[in-house]
Order: sequence, then C-alpha cells, then structure tokens
Amino acid sequence: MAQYARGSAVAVIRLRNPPVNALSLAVLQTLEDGLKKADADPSVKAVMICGENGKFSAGADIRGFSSPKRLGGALGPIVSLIESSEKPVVAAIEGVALGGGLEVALGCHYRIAHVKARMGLPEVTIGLLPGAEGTQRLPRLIGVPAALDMITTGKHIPATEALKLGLVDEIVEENTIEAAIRLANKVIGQPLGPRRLSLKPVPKVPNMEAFLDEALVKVKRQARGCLAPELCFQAVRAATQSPFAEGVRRERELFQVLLSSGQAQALQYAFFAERAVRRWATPSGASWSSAAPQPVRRAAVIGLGTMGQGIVTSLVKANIPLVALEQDLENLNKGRKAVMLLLQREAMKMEGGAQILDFHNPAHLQFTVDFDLLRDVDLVIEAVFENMALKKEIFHKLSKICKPGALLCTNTSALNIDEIASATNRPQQVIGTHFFSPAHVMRLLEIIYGRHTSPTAIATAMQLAKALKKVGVVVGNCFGFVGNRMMFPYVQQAVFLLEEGSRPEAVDQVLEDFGFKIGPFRMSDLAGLDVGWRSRKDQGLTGPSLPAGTPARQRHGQRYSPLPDLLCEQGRFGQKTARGWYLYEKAGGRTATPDPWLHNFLSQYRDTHGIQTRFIDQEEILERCLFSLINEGFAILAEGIASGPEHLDVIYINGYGWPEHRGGPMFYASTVGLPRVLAKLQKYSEAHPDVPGLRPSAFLKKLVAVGNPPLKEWMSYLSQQSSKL
Ligand SMILES: CCCCCCCCCCCCC[C@H](O)CC(=O)SCCNC(=O)CCNC(=O)[C@H](O)C(C)(C)COP(=O)(O)OP(=O)(O)OC[C@H]1O[C@@H](n2cnc3c(N)ncnc32)[C@H](O)[C@@H]1OP(=O)(O)O
Ligand SMILES: NC(=O)c1ccc[n+]([C@@H]2O[C@H](COP(=O)([O-])OP(=O)(O)OC[C@H]3O[C@@H](n4cnc5c(N)ncnc54)[C@H](O)[C@@H]3O)[C@@H](O)[C@H]2O)c1
Repeated sequence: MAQYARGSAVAVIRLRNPPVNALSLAVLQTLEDGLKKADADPSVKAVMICGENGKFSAGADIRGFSSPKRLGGALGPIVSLIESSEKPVVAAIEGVALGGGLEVALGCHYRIAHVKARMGLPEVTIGLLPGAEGTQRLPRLIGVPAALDMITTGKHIPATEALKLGLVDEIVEENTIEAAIRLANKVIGQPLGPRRLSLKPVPKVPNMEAFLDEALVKVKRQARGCLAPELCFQAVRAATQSPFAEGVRRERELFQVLLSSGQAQALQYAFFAERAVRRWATPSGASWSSAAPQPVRRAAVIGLGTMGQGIVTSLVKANIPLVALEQDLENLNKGRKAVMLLLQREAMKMEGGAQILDFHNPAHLQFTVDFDLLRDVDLVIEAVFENMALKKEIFHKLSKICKPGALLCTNTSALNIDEIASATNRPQQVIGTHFFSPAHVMRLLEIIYGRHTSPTAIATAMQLAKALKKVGVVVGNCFGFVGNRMMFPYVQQAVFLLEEGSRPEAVDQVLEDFGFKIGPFRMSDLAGLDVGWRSRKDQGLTGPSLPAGTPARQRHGQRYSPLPDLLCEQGRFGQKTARGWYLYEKAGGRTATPDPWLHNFLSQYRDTHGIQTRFIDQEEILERCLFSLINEGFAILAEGIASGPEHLDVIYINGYGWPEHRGGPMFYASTVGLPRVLAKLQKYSEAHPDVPGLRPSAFLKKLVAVGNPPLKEWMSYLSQQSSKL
C-alpha cells in the first residue's frame, strides 16, 4: 500500500509494501489516489514521495508479472501522472530505488538521495526492460552512454555516482525525508517545464550512429544468447530517434516481446530460486528457521594454492581477520606473493581501495607455517591437495589445536566429509565449504553437511557465504556432492562423442551456442587435465594400480574412455602445458586453436579400437551432454542430497557457467518437457547400454508417469523413505 499524509503545504506519499516496497497493484492504486488527492487539495503546494523503512522501492512486484496486463497498464501512466502534476513532486530516495521504483523517481521533478542509497534499472537481469518509460526518461536526464550502460547491464550505482551523472539533484548524509520536504517547500511556485524529463531533448553525442553501432556489438557479445540486453538497447536507441511518445510506444512493444519470451520467466525463476535456497533444511529436520550461526571473528585458511589464494582474498574483502597457513616457507612465500597480487588488484577495483582492505596489517592477515597460531580462530578452511590421507592428517591436527567451538571446513571437491570428520574429536563441527575457482570471483559456495554436522555449523557456513557475498547452497554428502556429481556424466558424454566421431571444437561450439560461458573441453584445458587424471589414478581407474588385463575402454563393466588419460600421458595438461584438447600460443596461454595433432590422434585411436567414425549432429551433442547431467540431477533429488530442483539450478548458474536465461538445468528440463527428456534418454541408453549415465533415473520416470507436473510440485512425488541420508 502507499500512505498519504498531509501535515503542511507538502503532502507525503509513502510507498509501503515490506520488505522492499515492491510496486504491487495495491501500491500503485494508492499512489495514484494520493496524487489525485494532492492535486485536488488547494492547501497542498508540493508533494514528496518516499518509501517505508529506509527503502524507496525495489520496483515492480516481480511476482505480479504473471498478470502482466494489469501491472503493465498501471505503472507507465502513473509515472506520467506524477510528471504532469502542476505541483512540484520530490522523490526522497533512501536504501534502493530500482526498476519501476527509479522510474517513479524519474517522473518526479526533483530527486534527493541519501548518500548510502543505490539506484538502477535492473530489469535486464530478470529478462525485461524498464517498462514504465524509464528507457525514454533516463537518456534525457543523464545522456545516452550512461543510460545505455545502466539499462543494458542493470548495474546498481551508488548515490555519489548518481549525483555525478545528474541522476539526482542532491545527496544528504542525514535525514533524507526532512531534506526532501525542505527542498519541496523551497521549489514551490518555480516553473516545472524544465523539470519534466519527457519534454527534454536527448543530449547529443558526436556521431551518435557510430557510437550506437559500436555499443550494440558490445551488448550482443556480452549477452550470449540472452534477448533482454539487445532489446534494452533498441528501446534506448528509440529515444535517440523518435519523440518521447513514440519512444514509449516502442518501449511497450519491446517489453511485451520480452515478457512472452520464456527467458524472462527463466530469469525470474532464477531470482526467486536464489532467495529460496537461503531457507535451507536437511532431511533430519534441521533448518534455517531454528539454527543460529556462531560468530566468525577470526578465521584461518590452510593451503595457499589456487583455491586457498582466492579464499583468503574473499575473506579479506569481507573484513574477516585471518591466518593463512602453508606447509613450508617456500610455498608460504609463493602463496603470500600471489595473495598480495590478487588483493592489490581487488583494491584497485574498489573505492577507498587498500585502506578499506587493510591487508598489510598483520592483525588482519597473517601468514605462517605454524599451526599453533590457529588456536584461537573461530573457523578454519582447509584447501590442501585433494588427498584423503593428507586431509585426515590435517583435520586430526586441527581437532587437537583449535579451540573447542571452532568450525572445521574442507574445500574438497568430492571427498567424503564423514571420513574427513572421523579424523577429529568433533565431527559435528566438520563441514564442506566447496568454493569454485577463482574463489574470490565465483559466487557459489556449496555447503556440504555430513552425518554428524550440527545445524549450528550449517548456519555458520551459510552466514559465512553471506558475509563473502556468495550464494550458499546446502547439500548432502556424496561423491562429487551436487555440482561435480552432475558434471561427471556431462563430461563423460563429451568425451564419448569424441570417440564416436566428433571433435572438441564441435562439442564446445554447441554448448557455448546453448549459452555456457565455456564448453567442456576448453573448461578442462583451463582447469588442467592432470587434476582429473590424479583423481582417476587414486580411484584405480588408470595408472599403475589398474589390474593387468583390464579392457582399455571398460571399467567395472561400464564404458570408459581412456582418451583424457592418454593425453595426460603425452604431457598434455591443457593451458598450463600449451597443449590439451586444443593448442595454445604458449604455456599459460588463453587462445585455444583446434589442433591437427589431436584430430589425427583421434582417428588413430578410433582405428586402434575399431570404432566406426560417424557424423554427430548438434542435437545429439546437446541432448547427450545436457540430458545426462539432468538425469543425474533427478537421481540426486531422489536420494535427498538436495532439497529441491532450485538448489541444483542455483548451483549450476553460479558455479558452472550455466546460462541464467535458461533457468538452470532442472528448470530447462521442465521447459523441454520431462516426457521428451525421458524419451531421448531412453533412445540414447538403448544405443549405449553400457553407459549408466544415460539410463533414465527412476524419479524422472515417475514424474513422467504421473503426468509431467510443474517443477514446484516435483518434490511432493518423493516419499520420505527415498532419502539415502
Ligand atoms: C497489454 C499491455 C502490456 C504491455 C506492457 C507494456 C508496459 C509494461 C510496463 C510494466 C511495468 C514495468 C515496471 C518496471 O520497469 C519493471 C520492474 O520494476 S521489474 C523489478 C525490477 N527490480 C528488481 O529487479 C529488483 C530486485 N530486487 C533486488 O535486487 C533485491 O531484492 C534488493 C532490492 C536489492 C534487496 O536485496 P536484499 O536486501 O538482499 O533482499 P532480498 O533480495 O532477499 O529481497 C527481500 C525479499 O524481497 C523480495 N523482492 C525483492 N525485490 C522484489 C521485487 N521487485 N518484487 C517482488 N519481490 C521482491 C525478495 O524475493 C525477498 O523475498 P523472498 O524471496 O526471500 O521471499
Ligand atoms: N582448483 C580448483 O579448481 C578447485 C575447485 C574447487 C575445489 N578444489 C579443491 O581445493 C583443494 C585445493 O585445491 P587447489 O587447486 O588449490 O590445489 P593446489 O595444489 O593449487 O594447492 C594446494 C596447496 O596446499 C598446500 N599444502 C599441501 N599440504 C599442506 C599442509 N600439510 N599444510 C599446509 N599446506 C599444505 C600446498 O603447498 C599447495 O600450495 C583440493 O581439495 C581441491 O580438490 C579445487
């Protein structure tokens, strides 16, 4: 609701819809009523619009887009109504003014903001464009380049930047509402024409067409198949080409296209999924609502390799004092140098930089090889080599040294949390915190509870994720947890496709066209082929422990491809050795070129193993890779490893480069239709009976049998007993 109050010459309209004052139909109705009342009341000389509880408004109520006609009809005309008022209207912006919230403020004649407020038009991030005339007013106010940047990226800008851009007239450090009322009183009687943005011309840019052409190329490159950025661009371009009313018509048309595109639905699903996973629960009944986190005043990171360096950087950025520990001085110095470099780069990106991060102060960041310095930390994150014996040795040591309440976290990618916990005297305080590389950049934190992990430990890890500005997703303990477990069949299919006739560049192209940031082979070259090789050797799948006489392409009666092992045996570890699935310009190079050596190697391999080369089309590549990954997702749900499909989707979007506009793998499956996913898996499974990853999961079959219910109902078809946890 909005609330109307009139105590003086300035009427106050307060947008009120906790927690973020989203503009629902009810809010819009009272806003409209308030404006009309103020207009009709001769004692009212000016109007001030503000929000409730220190927030202006987060924009249109996203849940209302399921009834677009009613919402769509309402907001644009109300913004026009504000602008056309004969009495000055001032927006008092506190907290956030986003999307439709900022569009309301743009309709006002004056905008005053608190110094800590943030503003933006983030519609593009939920698959839309600003649909309440924002694409036409913003360029008129701050110019085309700045408006285009804000609208096509959806970024939030701080009030200080908004002031520099001319988006707000004033910023204040004290009471914004009082300042806005003062401003409203001051401007009573002043001409409003120059304050009406719809009447202003769009400021000229030298060679506008060339500027726009170049901007479009950039927008398209960054969009990777997502429609909204390009349509946002088109709406802004309309502002440069047509009068205001015409531009508004174009904006509405484009908004309608996006609303019915399916991508908007996927992105809005992803928005709410990310928030839903914060309300974690485990099959044993522990949950976010009853568990309280412990404070983390001081932390420690063990191992300063690839992951440890990023984790330390993340903790420093979150202002958590910490100790960083290595096994010896040589590795410590190497790690320290790398961490300092990362922190310097991060500081350069931040306003206030190095002073804010304060990483030169040993009270904030201390490097050591001495485990004794870990006595008083509240939380330890272990990031040493992926080796069970080493991890157990470290955890045993930690349980002897660390204070009783300290939480012991492991960054293992796949190992058994319970086995690691068994080396300690406090298994209830052992938990997996699986960061993704680069750890200071990637948003995902997979949080893995073991058999004995306490609800407090889970709550503390979730709180840590929040402090690090990451998305924490709580999952159960199994080999590879959720993300990597679903990744195994996907990568396996990609390699099988090479055996059967495809090439790395063909497979990568199909998956990158689908929207993945990077295809499986380029990803494998980036991560290093040796990582998986070591793990397969540890599992006895290759290397000296492989029993003599094991068939080259079979393990435990299932199909196995030795191709990645053979590449490693040739010293082809990917980017680090300048050779892997592709060729690179130098060791550590980033430019992947298809490698004739590899093509030749693949043909010889097929000849050796009597594999008939066949042409594999894009559809088969996509379906075998994606549907096997999705199939594993259904198995994970059935086992109770994750509490819902949203968890899997949030993991894939934030940790594995899954295109957000496709909503995550499980949402994607729901859009393809489960009967189709099942039919395809059945077809591929019949063709490859020795590949368990293609055998449809029982849960998928059940969902199809009960009539392909909507995603939000899937979990209701699982019986309690099916959970293996
Ligand atoms: C026939 C005619 C048709 C023609 C059509 C033509 C024209 C149509 C015109 C339509 C009008 C368009 C208007 C406008 O341009 C469109 C919009 O405004 S879309 C919304 C844009 N805003 C956003 O995307 C902001 C989203 N929110 C956030 O980024 C964050 O929530 C936040 C505001 C920065 C706050 O962050 P936090 O403090 O971390 O808090 P949470 O994120 O956890 O949020 C708390 C709680 O609030 C819920 N929520 C947040 N924003 C919204 C919202 N806009 N609508 C609904 N709900 C929202 C969030 O989900 C949390 O709740 P929970 O999920 O946990 O229950
Ligand atoms: N690299 C990735 O992409 C990635 C992603 C997620 C998780 N992980 C996991 O993170 C962990 C670390 O991986 P990484 O890639 O950073 O490895 P890495 O080889 O780059 O670094 C490991 C570091 O641990 C140090 N170390 C070894 N023994 C130690 C000891 N006893 N005490 C202190 N330090 C010791 C080593 O000196 C080395 O610097 C592994 O469990 C891995 O599976 C890796």
